[in-house]
Amino acid sequence: MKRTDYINWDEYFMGIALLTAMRSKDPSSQVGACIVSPENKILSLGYNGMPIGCDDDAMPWEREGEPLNTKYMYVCHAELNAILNSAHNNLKGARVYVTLFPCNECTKAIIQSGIAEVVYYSDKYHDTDSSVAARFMFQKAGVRLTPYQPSGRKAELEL
Ligand SMILES: Nc1nc(=O)n([C@H]2C[C@H](O)[C@@H](COP(=O)(O)O)O2)cc1CO
Ligand SMILES: [Zn+2]
Repeated sequence: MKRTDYINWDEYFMGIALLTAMRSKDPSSQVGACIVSPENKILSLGYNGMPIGCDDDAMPWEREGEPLNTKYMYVCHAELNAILNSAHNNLKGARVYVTLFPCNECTKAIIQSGIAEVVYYSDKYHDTDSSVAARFMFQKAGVRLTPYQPSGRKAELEL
């Protein structure tokens, strides 16, 4: 008889998004994104980080201060990285599993790439203008927004 305690698709893909986020150098928010085809094949992964060639140790990671000295001017978001990393894949009808609800800028890229559903874990910036604008665009574009329902299952990896 087959095993019955295997992880389901949502746990699997959100788990991979969470593991991918662990690559982030950001001291405050580590974000991961996992794009999946309608056939449940992984098409791309991304996490928030500095652009290629921009030395992590030479870039600012501050949240506050003079804008040019904050990370916000430079960091590439997990969702955008996942979309850009999938240049040779068609994302039409795909789902993206994100550990944090997308910002308005990534929302534009998600919509333009043809992604049809966003499954999100944290929504800690729900009341910001960026999140409000993101929801407005997703709704207009018919992109489904699905809050991830944590299963409570703990996954321990010996790495
Ligand atoms: N959906 C998102 N995906 C992301 O990759 N990010 C990144 C940008 C920053 O590196 C970090 C947010 O930093 P903080 O404001 O929580 O210290 O997460 C942020 C959001 C929030 O909209
Ligand atoms: Zn973003």
